[in-house]
Parts: sequence; structure tokens; C-alpha cells
Amino acid sequence: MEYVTGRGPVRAVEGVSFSIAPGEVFGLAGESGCGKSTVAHAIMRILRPPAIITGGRIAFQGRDVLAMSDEELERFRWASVSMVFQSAMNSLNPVMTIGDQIVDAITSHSDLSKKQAWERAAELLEIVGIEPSRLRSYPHQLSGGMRQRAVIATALALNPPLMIMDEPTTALDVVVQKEIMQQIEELKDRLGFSILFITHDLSLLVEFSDRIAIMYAGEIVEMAPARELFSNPLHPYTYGLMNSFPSISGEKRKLTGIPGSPPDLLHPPSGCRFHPRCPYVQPMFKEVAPRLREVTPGHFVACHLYDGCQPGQSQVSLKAAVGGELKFGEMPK
Ligand SMILES: Nc1ncnc2c1ncn2[C@@H]1O[C@H](COP(=O)(O)OP(=O)(O)OP(=O)(O)O)[C@@H](O)[C@H]1O
Repeated sequence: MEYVTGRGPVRAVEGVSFSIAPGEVFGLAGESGCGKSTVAHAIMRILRPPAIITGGRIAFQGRDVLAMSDEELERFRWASVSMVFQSAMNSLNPVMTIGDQIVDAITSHSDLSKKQAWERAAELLEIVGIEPSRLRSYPHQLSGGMRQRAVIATALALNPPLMIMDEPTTALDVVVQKEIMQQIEELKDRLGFSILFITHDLSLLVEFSDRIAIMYAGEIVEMAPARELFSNPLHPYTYGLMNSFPSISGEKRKLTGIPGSPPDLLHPPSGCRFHPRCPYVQPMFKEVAPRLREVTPGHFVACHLYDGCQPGQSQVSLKAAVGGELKFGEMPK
């Protein structure tokens, strides 16, 4: 995916490939500007100019999303995939009741009558833990957490098999954030949908995802089951990212950031895009781009430090790959 700008094309997402299984929570993380939202918008086909999809494939249950007509996309968007944005709770119409807004969304994307839609709206509010009487409330009469729950209820309206959540709780305080995530998890288990969960908050991601992909400068640099990624990050970038967040177990440790900043995607670095910030860089890394490959079962990494690894090895670690000395501080035990 590219953004066509006056200064040239911004190659926002390149060679990113992943699949999400039914019922799975797939997490996508990375610093601001690495392309997470662009991926989400592309899947929903809501990218607007100057964004263009220059190549690749998006398949949903075997259907080619890029080949869908406008009419097919209308149905696809709510019935197959729905999306909850960070700012969604602030985009509710202030002069319409919550009920009117949910009913509007339901009737414009399904064949339900208005009466059926009101019944469904009440059911949906109940599902997300809001009293159905709140259907008559206006957005300003609800707390931020309740408004975001109402948005989630709307996204669930047509029972879509996939929900994309782009920073769904970032604007909320930590306690409400956790409550909402736990509720989403329960709903997912009950209703069986999959989630593409996008956030820069790694501790939240590790807690709620089954698998995680880490993006850097428009590419996936590492992908693994959540616990595995947390306990054994292989890419120096993932390792650095883990060290820039407080631990989910709450233990005290020194946090160290990753020196430097992500590159300008108008002119991405040659070779490995992380090389200007990598403490283990070698001359060859500046020239040759590493490929994402599976080094232990289910654990993929795009980093030259693992070039010598045989596919499917049973044990691989960053510490071993760099000969014992780890930069960016120590990981939690
Ligand atoms: N309209 C646009 N025109 C030009 N470049 C853009 C445009 N929108 C996004 N970009 C660039 O595309 C890249 C990816 O942006 P994207 O918003 O997908 O990243 P992100 O990881 O979701 O960031 P954030 O967490 O801040 O939302 C960034 O480098 C950004 O500067």
C-alpha cells in the first residue's frame, strides 16, 4: 500500500502477510507510523486517496476482497468485517440517541425492520453490559467507557466473523480499558468471532492476543504466539519494544527506549529497514533485506542474525544469536 504524495510515494505497507483463524485474536503492534492502521483500512477497503493498493491479495473466507464491487463491499463491511476505532466513541452523533444510532446502523446494513432493529439494539447493549434503557440516552449522558461499549455493540450488530479493533481502548483509563478488553474476550468466546487487534500497547496485546505480529517501517519483522513472543523476542526491534513498556506482571525494572526514530517511508533505509537503529548491525545488513522466515515452529523473524538457523530448530534466542550480550536493557525474568 502506498500514499501518493507530492514528494513521491510513501510505501506504507510492503510484503505484509498473515492470516487469522476463526476465533483467533491476532495482534498487530509497532511504533506510530509503522503501517498498522493502513493494513486495517486496506482489509476493510476503506483506504481513500492518496492511498493506493499497488499489489497483493486480501482474502476473506476464500473471497477476493480486492475484486469486490461497491455493492458487495457494502455488505462485506458490516456483515463480514466490522471495525472499532479509537476515536469511535467521539464520533457518535451528539444529537441522536444511542438507540437511534445503533438502529440506523442495523437497518442500513441488513433487512431487519425498524422494530426488529430496536429489539436487536436492546439485546446488543445488554451483551456489552449496558442497561437497554440507555437506548434513549444521548452520547453525552454516557461515560467514555459506556460510549465505547455502545460502539462495540454496533460493530457486533450483524454478528460479523471478524472484528478489527484499532486502538479500541486507548482513550480510556487503564481500569476501564481492562474491563472492556475482558468483556470483548468473553464475547469472542461466546459468539466465536475473530479479532484483528491493533495497538501500540504491548502489555495489553500480549494479554489478549493468541498470536502477534510486530511491524516496523511498513513490514512485519516478527510473528509468533503471544506468550512465545513475550518470553523470547528474537528481533532486536521486538526486544527493544518489550523493554520500552512496563511489564504485565507489574514487577519493577528499568525501561529503556530504542534510540533513534522510525525512518521516513518516502526514503526507507536500504537492506534491513531497522539497520540504522540496530545495535547488532553489520555491513551486509545495510545492503540485503532479510526475509521473514520460520526459525522455530510458529515463530517467524526477519533478521539476518538468524541467517544461520535451520528452519524448525527447537531453540533459538536473541542472546545466543548475538553471542550473549543484550542491548536495550534486560528482559523481565
Ligand atoms: N494520507 C497520507 N499521506 C501520506 N502518508 C501517509 C498518509 N497516511 C499515512 N501515511 C504514512 O503511512 C505510514 C503508515 O501510517 P499508519 O497510520 O498506517 O501507521 P500506524 O502504525 O497505524 O500509526 P499510528 O499508530 O500513529 O496510527 C506512516 O509513515 C504515515 O506517515
